Amino acid sequence: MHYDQCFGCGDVESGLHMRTTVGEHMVVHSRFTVTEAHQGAPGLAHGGLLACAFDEALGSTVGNLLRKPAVTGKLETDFVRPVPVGTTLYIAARLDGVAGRKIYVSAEGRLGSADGQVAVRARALFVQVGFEHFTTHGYADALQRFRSTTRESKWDINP
Ligand SMILES: CCCCCCCC/C=C\CCCCCCCC(=O)SCCNC(=O)CCNC(=O)[C@H](O)C(C)(C)COP(=O)(O)OP(=O)(O)OC[C@H]1O[C@@H](n2cnc3c(N)ncnc32)[C@H](O)[C@@H]1OP(=O)(O)O
Repeated sequence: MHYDQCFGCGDVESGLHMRTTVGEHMVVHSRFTVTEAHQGAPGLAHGGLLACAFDEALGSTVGNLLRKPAVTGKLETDFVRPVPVGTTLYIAARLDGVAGRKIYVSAEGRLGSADGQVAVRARALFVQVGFEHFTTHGYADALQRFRSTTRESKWDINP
């Protein structure tokens, strides 16, 4: 379940335009192509944008595999190789465990292909929330906005 105005996966012009697929062994695959709009140093991706891409990939993993509303409580990233403009990062994410409302996920991003060199690793704790989280803290009509723009039906399960 998602939202077309989401910076990570929505249709906003300046967004990341990420798409997610659930593959074998419950691994969730996402791709993020670094453009000139994502630069930090000349010709290189900004680390914060990469962290955002992993927040999206990991949040989508929670959404795809558990189908429960949850928000990021903690996100850790290891930047192990620079990611040049024009590179597509292939992100593979996994659900590591669930303890009550706490959901643990991790991912690694590889340069240029699914078996390329690892450039970024990330781990996150998502916390399951009720729908009132969105209506209380976000827009009061958040649920209608989710429903009217969701692209859940476009998610591919085990293609
Ligand atoms: C029709 C509607 C459907 C909606 C469905 C949506 C599905 C989504 C699907 C697809 C997603 C796509 C991708 C999205 C990607 C982007 C996601 C984001 O960017 S989310 C925005 C950024 N994050 C926030 O804004 C959170 C702000 N923080 C909070 O609201 C609260 O702090 C919250 C909810 C995280 C926790 O607050 P508490 O009061 O509910 O719960 P407490 O008791 O504090 O925590 C619960 C447990 O979690 C641990 N915890 C919480 N935060 C922690 C932290 N930072 N580090 C370690 N542990 C933490 C606590 O210690 C506690 O653990 P113990 O149960 O006691 O063992």
